Amino acid sequence: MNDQRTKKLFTGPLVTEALKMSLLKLNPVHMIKNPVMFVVEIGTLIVLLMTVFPGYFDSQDRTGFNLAVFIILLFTVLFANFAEALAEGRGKAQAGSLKKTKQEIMANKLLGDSIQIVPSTELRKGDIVIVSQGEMIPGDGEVIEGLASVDESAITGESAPVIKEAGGDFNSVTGGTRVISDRIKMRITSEPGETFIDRMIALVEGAKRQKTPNEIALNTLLISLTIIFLIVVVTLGPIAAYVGVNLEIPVLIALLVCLIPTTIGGLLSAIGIAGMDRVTQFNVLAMSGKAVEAAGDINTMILDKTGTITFGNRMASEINPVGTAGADEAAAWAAISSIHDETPEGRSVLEWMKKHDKAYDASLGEGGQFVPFQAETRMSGIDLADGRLVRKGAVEAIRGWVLAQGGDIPADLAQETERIAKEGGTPLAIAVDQHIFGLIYLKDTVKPGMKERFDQLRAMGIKTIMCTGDNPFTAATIAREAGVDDFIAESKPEDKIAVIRREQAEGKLVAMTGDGTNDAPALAQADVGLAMNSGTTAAKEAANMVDLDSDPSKIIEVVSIGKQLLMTRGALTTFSIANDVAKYFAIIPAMFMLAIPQMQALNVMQLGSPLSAILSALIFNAIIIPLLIPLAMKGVTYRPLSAARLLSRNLLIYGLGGMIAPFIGIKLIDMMVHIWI
Ligand SMILES: Nc1ncnc2c1ncn2[C@@H]1O[C@H](COP(=O)(O)OP(=O)(O)OP(=O)(O)O)[C@@H](O)[C@H]1O
Ligand SMILES: [K+]
Ligand SMILES: [Mg+2]
Repeated sequence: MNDQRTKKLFTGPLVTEALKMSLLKLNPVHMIKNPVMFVVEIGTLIVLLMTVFPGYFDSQDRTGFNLAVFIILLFTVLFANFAEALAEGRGKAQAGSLKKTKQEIMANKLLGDSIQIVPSTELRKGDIVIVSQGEMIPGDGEVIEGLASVDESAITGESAPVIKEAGGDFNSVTGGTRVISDRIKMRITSEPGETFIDRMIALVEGAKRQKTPNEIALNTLLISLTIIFLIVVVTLGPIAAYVGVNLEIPVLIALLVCLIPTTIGGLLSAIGIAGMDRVTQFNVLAMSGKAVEAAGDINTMILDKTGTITFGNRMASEINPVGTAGADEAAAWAAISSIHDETPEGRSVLEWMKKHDKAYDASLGEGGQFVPFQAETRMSGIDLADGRLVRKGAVEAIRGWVLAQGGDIPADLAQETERIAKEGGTPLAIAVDQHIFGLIYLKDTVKPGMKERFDQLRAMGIKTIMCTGDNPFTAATIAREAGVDDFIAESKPEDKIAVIRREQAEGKLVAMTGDGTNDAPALAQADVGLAMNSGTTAAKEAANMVDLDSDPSKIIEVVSIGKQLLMTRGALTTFSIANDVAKYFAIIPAMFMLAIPQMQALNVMQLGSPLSAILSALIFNAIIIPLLIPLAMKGVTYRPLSAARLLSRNLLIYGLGGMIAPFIGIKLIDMMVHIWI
């Protein structure tokens, strides 16, 4: 689907379909949703009636002129419909390619000890299925046993396989992707019709598109302007008649259409749809247009350390004794504490043992009670059958646990911990009852290019805060290496929410990226929550955006697109309203010259004739819509600048440009139109 995403703005089939849709959208039931263009449509109908039944309206015989006005008005409406249809069409094309991945898959459902082959559509939440090498994953779910490499290119467009494994933050799998090695047991987590791909299709098809708050506010402004101009124009006729000037209805309608904000009114919906579309092109799924818009206003960004700023596969690289413990003894207890620890950290300890040919008595774990890792306690381990308690975990957590039992802390623990942490590693202490035996050195690397990206964010005026469960030394090292503005160490899940709430209470909009189940509450609390596709189902469900490439720094692109969306809307509104000035100078003098030919002095723009002046203004008003479609769809160019500088820059380009362009445009059109009139 990636080739679909990068396709050009206007392709043959897309344009044909959009042309057809522009006609269908003339249906008043649809038009009324866009009040500005609805007013234009009504005007079009009135002029049509006057053209077809000229005598009935007792107007002068201007059938040719009226016909021309009718045609231009009709095209004005069609152009607006075309813009919207084109934007929608691009979304539908994406949905089409997604639907291809959503085929019927046969699943090996586990029923007790036997396997039953059922179609994927019959799978329900909670069902357990086995997927082996070469098979498609029949639905969204979590790996509960085993490890496999999975080809997710159907949804991410990324061909490199990803490892999915039970436990930890890499256990979620998506229906429609393929297992390319090994075999997993998984639990289905979504009902039919509610899978990730189903939701993606609904989203890109725009089925659930709702107007965003900013869009509603702008719409209200546009409607108010339309009503004001409607009143002005409707009262103008009688007032002019009172002083003996006869203004004709088609001329008044032309005036009205030129004055109401048709440019932005016609492009507004396309701008919104295209904004969502651009996010999708970056392989990010936004669950609502509102989220994309909020991204444009973000002040603060909260990032998880492990897996977000770093690669996140924390691997044991050293196991060292502390105090009086021996090296083998420390390693053995590290291994025993990890026997049932399915997290990448836990498994890496056992791998380290194998790699270094270290032996340990695994039978010690038999009959013991496994204590899974919890972000809350920051420990994991096992309660042995003989009563001994084995733990590994964050050094502070283990210290507290040992002291609570009346144990002693080895003298060299602090120094050794600091060494590991200052190198950016994560130290895990190993303890049995009240004795600390050693330290595991978990290594992780900062993703490349992070510093540049955080610099960009700073230029946009966005503050970055790294939140980690790790100790302050590790946090400080990684924070420095990655170049974040601030960090919070030893944070528990509720601390992340607290930071977000604190920022929000100051009136700031907060974005957060994360992948773990413990990130889910914070992802939900944030204004923009970007979950990694590699993350857990809980994280993806709580977030309002999912990055299919699992690249948390993608939040920068999302923010740029959000800003671009807001700016595009603002720029085109400014342009649309600034346009009015020139149209005043073209149309109002023409109207009065038509009634009182002696008022030739009013013709400041030196237009050919009153009728050609009106038609020229109307033609300019119509063709500016298709001319701006590329800008509406691609968005105005965004540069990381402060809000104030962006505003003044845009006012200059779109405000001044919007005032000057129509003078030139109308003059040029008039020169051509005047040849006939
Ligand atoms: N399997 C494990 N067993 C014991 N302790 C662990 C395990 N995994 C992590 N820890 C400890 O718990 C701390 C918190 O881990 P967690 O993954 O919850 O961090 P976090 O809040 O997600 O932040 P980040 O992922 O950015 O480090 C880690 O810094 C580490 O000290
Ligand atoms: K207009
Ligand atoms: Mg984490």
